[in-house]
Amino acid sequence: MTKADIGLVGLGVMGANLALNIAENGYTVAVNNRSAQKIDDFMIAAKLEGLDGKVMPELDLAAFVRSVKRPRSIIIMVKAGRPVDDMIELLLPLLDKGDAIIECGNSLFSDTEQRFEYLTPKGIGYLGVGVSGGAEGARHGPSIMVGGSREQWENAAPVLKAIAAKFKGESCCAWLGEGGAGHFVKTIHNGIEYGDMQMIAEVYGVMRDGLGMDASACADVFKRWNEGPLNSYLIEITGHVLEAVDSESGKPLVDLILDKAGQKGTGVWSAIAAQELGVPATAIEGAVAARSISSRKNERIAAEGAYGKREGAVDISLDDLEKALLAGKIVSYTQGFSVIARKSEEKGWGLELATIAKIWRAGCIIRSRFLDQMAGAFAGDASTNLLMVPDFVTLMKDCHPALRRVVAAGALGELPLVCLSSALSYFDSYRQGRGTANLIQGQRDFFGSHGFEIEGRGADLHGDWPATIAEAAE
Ligand SMILES: NC(=O)C1=CN([C@@H]2O[C@H](COP(=O)(O)OP(=O)(O)OC[C@H]3O[C@@H](n4cnc5c(N)ncnc54)[C@H](OP(=O)(O)O)[C@@H]3O)[C@@H](O)[C@H]2O)C=CC1
Ligand SMILES: O=C(CO)[C@H](O)[C@H](O)COP(=O)(O)O
Repeated sequence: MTKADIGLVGLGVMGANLALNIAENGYTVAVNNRSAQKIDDFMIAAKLEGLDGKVMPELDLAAFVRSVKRPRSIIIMVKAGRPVDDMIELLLPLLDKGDAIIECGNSLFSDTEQRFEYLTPKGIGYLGVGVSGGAEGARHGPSIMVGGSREQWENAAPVLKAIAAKFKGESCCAWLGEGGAGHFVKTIHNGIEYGDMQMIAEVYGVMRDGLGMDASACADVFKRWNEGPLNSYLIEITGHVLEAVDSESGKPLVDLILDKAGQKGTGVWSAIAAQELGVPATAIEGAVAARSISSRKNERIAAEGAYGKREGAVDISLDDLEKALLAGKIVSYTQGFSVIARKSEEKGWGLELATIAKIWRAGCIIRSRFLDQMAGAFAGDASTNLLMVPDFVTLMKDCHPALRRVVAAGALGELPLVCLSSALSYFDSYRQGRGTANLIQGQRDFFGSHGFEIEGRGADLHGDWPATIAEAAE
């Protein structure tokens, strides 16, 4: 019997599309799914696309594994977390030494590292791979962030590079580093995605509630912006989401969708990673917090009752909103890349920021014109903080006054701008040669003898503070 070049288990949104993508690229792919219905649905889709000759469906997991060429490469594309571990346990007795698992879900990087440690002594290779691009990307070319051993990467590279998106002919798939590097980078990609989406939503809020624009007028603005420096997948789909009309009511669909954002974990993981590393990532943190606030709909309604409903127009131009979004994005990407750089130092991954920016230029959810500029900036100096790259200094100088006006208008107009205002505060803190932490150091020393530094006099100095508050008050 002919054997498949590769196996894929998990025919959900991503797995089914990845399998079709693999088949379209000339590889024979064996497929399996826990529930039979998804296999049937998948085969109908494969037939419709004329790809059924390249796919081998197997409901029985053992038969599925046997149908793949040895040494086997098995892609797991199931729900992240426990299902991945369960699937590994099911596969383990069916695999032979030298076979490899390529796990492509949104896994926590430390889980990936544990799975790697668990499988390596058993002679099973393991790659932790971040895939971005949603259903369309998975089908026609996602961005693929690979972590794990170089040897395993070399085995998997031909298929992964072939199915990835291409930017000017270059594959948007790269081996980034050992262990959990691929999944860590994918996590921060998603954190940046959260920031982009939240800042877009905040700007939409200013248009809707502060400028009185309807969904269709907002859609036109996003479409126009997509022709300029903000050109990106998320700006493009925002235009489409805003112009969609609900067929039942004839109203803009966006006006009917409940204002509660879901989240599956990668944004929170990004914020935790940033905090643990001591790298400020206020835009990502703000975006995660904003989703959490959004989910508390009943509390928000009650608070609106207590404080009164905001109303009235704000005085801000669409040009300022466009530039504010650009400035916020620059800050957010600066923070995201700084988190990646710091984690790479800690783990000794040797991550190349230019490579990461390059493989995000096409296929993934955060793809944008802007990333090509960033790839260029990082190629010039791997340790660069984007806010200090001359091209970005020029851009920020041009855009931050607009961000300031938008945040000020939002504050006075009672419009929430959690992410944009966090980005602005970060920028203002970052560029402030003399900050206010001297006072914090004084307070810390006052109550806990934690010490402070005075230039020219040394560190770990102490103030001659009164011993008690009562004494201080005398
Ligand atoms: N959707 C997206 O845009 C993206 C998703 N991802 C990530 O890819 C992964 C898959 O996502 P997606 O395709 O959207 O998910 P779906 O919800 O569409 O599909 C989930 C798949 O996981 C399987 N599954 C769930 N639990 C188990 C289990 N315990 N044992 C075996 N199989 C199980 C399901 O099988 P069954 O049919 O039997 O329920 C199904 O095939 C996730 O990690 C997700 O975070 C990554 C990038 C983008
Ligand atoms: O990885 C993705 C895109 O890159 C997924 O779409 C992910 O599910 C998005 O995260 P969340 O569901 O938390 O919004």
